[in-house]
Amino acid sequence: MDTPFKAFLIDQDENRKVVSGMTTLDATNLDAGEVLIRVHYSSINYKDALAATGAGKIIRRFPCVGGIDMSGEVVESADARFRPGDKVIATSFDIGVAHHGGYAEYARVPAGWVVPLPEGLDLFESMALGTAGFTAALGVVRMEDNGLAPANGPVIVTGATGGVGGLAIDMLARLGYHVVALTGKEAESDYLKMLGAAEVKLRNSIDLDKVRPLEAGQWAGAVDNVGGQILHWVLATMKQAGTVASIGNAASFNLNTTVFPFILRGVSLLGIDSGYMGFPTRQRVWDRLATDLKPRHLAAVTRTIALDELPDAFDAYIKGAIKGRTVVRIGA
Ligand SMILES: CCC(=O)SCCNC(=O)CCNC(=O)[C@H](O)C(C)(C)COP(=O)(O)OP(=O)(O)OC[C@H]1O[C@@H](n2cnc3c(N)ncnc32)[C@H](O)[C@@H]1OP(=O)(O)O
Ligand SMILES: NC(=O)c1ccc[n+]([C@@H]2O[C@H](COP(=O)([O-])OP(=O)(O)OC[C@H]3O[C@@H](n4cnc5c(N)ncnc54)[C@H](O)[C@@H]3O)[C@@H](O)[C@H]2O)c1
Repeated sequence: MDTPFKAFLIDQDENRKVVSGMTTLDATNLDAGEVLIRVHYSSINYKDALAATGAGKIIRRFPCVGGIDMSGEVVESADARFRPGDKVIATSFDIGVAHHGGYAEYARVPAGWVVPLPEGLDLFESMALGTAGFTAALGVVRMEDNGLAPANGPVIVTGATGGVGGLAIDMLARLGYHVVALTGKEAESDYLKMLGAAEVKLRNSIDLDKVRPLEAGQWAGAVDNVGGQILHWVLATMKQAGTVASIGNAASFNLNTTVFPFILRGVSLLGIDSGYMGFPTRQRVWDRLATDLKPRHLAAVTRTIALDELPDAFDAYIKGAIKGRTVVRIGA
């Protein structure tokens, strides 16, 4: 690994403003870790866009190669669990936040952050899923563990056209749930139905300023990617013993609500953190992503860009103008 390699680096200027762009690194720039990976693919998540643009306080060590996801082949390993040539996935923990991430041709990471590629997924598919797919699946698994089943009633997915949202719709529909997609993008109704939504509900059909503490109960489950007033409305419209997976903050990180859904309907609000999920659960979720949760429309939700195209790719995420998933082709 003596040759210089391309990377997308996020740094701060002298005024502590976030600056980012393509650069060239070499082996001396790699972070500590037991496993050296030749990265084949990465992906773009909302968090990557917050990090690269500085729109969110994501990076905790400057400079940092962006990209919270990577898949590729092991080049060297000082850990007996991995050998050169093994196909692996590495996401979460400090990757792309406080440890050089997946937007580079090479990355060195601790072995504990690496998951063997499960049978049933290839390296491209694993990044079409990426943290978005892992988190959607984790949300489904956590809701199931809390008693959610298709017979309980409909499941609503907010931020439906995004990466987590679209993949959650696909997974839930595959499992037999009646899925309702909540979106502000009427023009994407056919797309959401193609993914498996039984119904598409438009955000402007809800008067978010006039939500009562409890509204008629409609949903047995909910995957919330947006937070704020929408999460308040979701909580107020849950059925008895309903389960909400709180995943995102695309609209707001605030939550102004009441205790009534919890104490009068027994609603559970589950916090979903993909970042620090330990190995047994991490492996279990990836195994399900490769089997019964594997989205049926993964190719249809995914576009691919080259590493050099990254600098222009993030703004659309910040503007909420993105649909589906973006895979970044690196060394494949
Ligand atoms: C894929 C996962 C996702 O997409 S999650 C969604 C994207 N993430 C975000 O939007 C969060 C962005 N972060 C922020 O806005 C800020 O860091 C927030 C959370 C508001 C805290 O900022 P601030 O009030 O300035 O305080 P701080 O940075 O000193 O942190 C306070 C204590 O909290 C901790 N903290 C911070 N970030 C994380 C994190 N990601 N996971 C776990 N802990 C975190 C800090 O270490 C700090 O704790 P301590 O005081 O050092 O003990
Ligand atoms: N908890 C976790 O571990 C975890 C993991 C992955 C993603 N997330 C979070 O989940 C959310 C979705 O992530 P993603 O990668 O799918 O993002 P994305 O950019 O692909 O999708 C975001 C979705 O939210 C919608 N949206 C944006 N602004 C909105 C607004 N103001 N009101 C309503 N909807 C709005 C967009 O139209 C889009 O449908 C993000 O907030 C992300 O930070 C959390």
